[in-house]
Amino acid sequence: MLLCANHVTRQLILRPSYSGARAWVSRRRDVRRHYSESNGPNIAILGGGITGLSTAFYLREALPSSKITIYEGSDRVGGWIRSTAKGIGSGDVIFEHGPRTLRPTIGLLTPHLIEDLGLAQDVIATRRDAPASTNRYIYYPDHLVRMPMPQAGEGISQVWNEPLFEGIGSALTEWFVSTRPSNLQDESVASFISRRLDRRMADNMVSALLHGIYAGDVNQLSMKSIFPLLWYYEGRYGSLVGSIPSVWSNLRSGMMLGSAREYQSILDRQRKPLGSTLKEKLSRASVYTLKRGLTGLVSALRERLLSRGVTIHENTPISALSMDSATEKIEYQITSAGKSLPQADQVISTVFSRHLANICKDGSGTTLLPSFGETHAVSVMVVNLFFQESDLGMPEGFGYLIPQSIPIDQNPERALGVIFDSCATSGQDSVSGTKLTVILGGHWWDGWTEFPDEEEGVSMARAILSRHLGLNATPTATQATLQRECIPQYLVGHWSRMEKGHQELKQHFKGKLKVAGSSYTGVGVNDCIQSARNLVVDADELAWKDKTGLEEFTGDLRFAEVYFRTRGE
Ligand SMILES: C=Cc1c2[nH]c(c1C)Cc1[nH]c(c(CCC(=O)O)c1C)Cc1[nH]c(c(C)c1CCC(=O)O)Cc1[nH]c(c(C)c1C=C)C2
Repeated sequence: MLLCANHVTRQLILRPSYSGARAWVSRRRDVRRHYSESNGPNIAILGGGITGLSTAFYLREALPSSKITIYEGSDRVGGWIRSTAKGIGSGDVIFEHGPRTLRPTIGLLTPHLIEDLGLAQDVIATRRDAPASTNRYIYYPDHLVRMPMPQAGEGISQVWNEPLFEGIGSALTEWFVSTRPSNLQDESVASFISRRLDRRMADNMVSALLHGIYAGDVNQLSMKSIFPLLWYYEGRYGSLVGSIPSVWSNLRSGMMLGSAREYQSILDRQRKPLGSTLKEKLSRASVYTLKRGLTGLVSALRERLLSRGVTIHENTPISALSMDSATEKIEYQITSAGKSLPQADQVISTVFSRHLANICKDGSGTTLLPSFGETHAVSVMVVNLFFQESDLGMPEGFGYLIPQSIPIDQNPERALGVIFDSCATSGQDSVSGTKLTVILGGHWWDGWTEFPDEEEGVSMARAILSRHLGLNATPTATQATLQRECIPQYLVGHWSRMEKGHQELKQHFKGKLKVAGSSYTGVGVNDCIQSARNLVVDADELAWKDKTGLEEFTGDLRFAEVYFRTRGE
């Protein structure tokens, strides 16, 4: 996926010619408007996180006459995106309590959104050749190991000498490993890597990578949902190495398979190229953020929506949701008041899918959406620390990840990784010093009912920094935030559960209840924005009325042919 995404940014043409993507495009030709200009639908959006806000943003464009209301259960919008400024002396330092950077290569839509909201000037980009991009570390077994950068042609000697890379030689024999049985519908990432390559690679490198994205367990996360292209290649060519000739030949003709999910964002980008300010900033960037943190995106979205007539109700958790079978309108209730709200023609849920399952029940209290009731999400503690000293003797780089193979007695704090923020997002703070983030918990805390408090979180983080980096200085400012159930986990079987969820939504809500967000098609900020756009892309067409948002899970995996070079170039 990442490989595709890297090329997607350079692509010039996207040809929708692969399996479902082609079918989807031809369907779009049959455009019939189903809402008149004066009589727009009444649409309720559950959840005011980044998915809910961006859904409202794209809906407002697609259906200008619709009445859009966002219901957010907490006292603020933004979900787990939250940045705060800590005053230090005459300046301040930005602490991110959740996501902190965005990748321009994955989220093609996000830069456009940022530009549309007038935030281009606020973008701080980290260049691809900066130490924060080139120096990524994994802690194994008792020291930081820098990940070799293939494009620099380096790392061969390191690969032989570091225990972290044990098992990598299995790539040489992968071609001879028999392909998976035809009845195997999904398996864990660890099981796939062990079967095709070597268990040690799963426990070490891959588990670290998954900590950095899902804070999740390599033994439970789904190969089909997380690495769909590799899953597809094994099925199609019998082995990963066996797919190389085809991938190579595609690359030579300037094409590669990309995620069909990104299809709409690529079309949008072709229709309206980025302006020069942002294009220039992002052309050589590996990641970017905003001057005052990612909350800047949330605030700008909120302001824009309010100015365009979208109603936002904070402190308004929805406690029950059902469909009136006679009128096919959706009825919903607020927890606190227990009172009913106006009926909606369409409801778009962007809240955690298990929460949705809990509020959609029949008369006997049984959920109508059992497939969503099974979704698991991990909790993490994000500990921000700021040290006045600029040189604490730490390596320059993005930070490091801690693999699952580190025994728990060497990682009693159950840390997942450390981000060197002052290097990774340099230029954000108005005072000099060193800013770090330690992330604790994730799957290590599965089943826990009690978590460390803020003070304990900070001392655990300091213990890790002392043990791993020899850093014993006293921080000037700290903040620890427990983010409960913040990252949904796509566990083995996610694909088929989502397919069933699609059927359940159809059966009980006839498509009048739709879903988007991190519970379904990707846990990153970019994924959430993309899921919002994909959900509303055909909002003015007749077929939209019946769409659930989970259509991509029906049938086989879908990819699109992404052309990053025109023929003859
Ligand atoms: C705050 C903790 C988070 C952890 N994972 C995520 C968050 C918000 C979600 C996430 N992180 C990354 C991705 C991949 C694609 C993307 O959208 O950027 C997702 C969905 C990658 C990533 N991981 C870390 C950073 C700073 C980034 C972004 C950019 C980059 O790759 O340079 C660091 C990190 N995140 C987590 C841990 C434990 C960790 C440790 C170093 C969990």
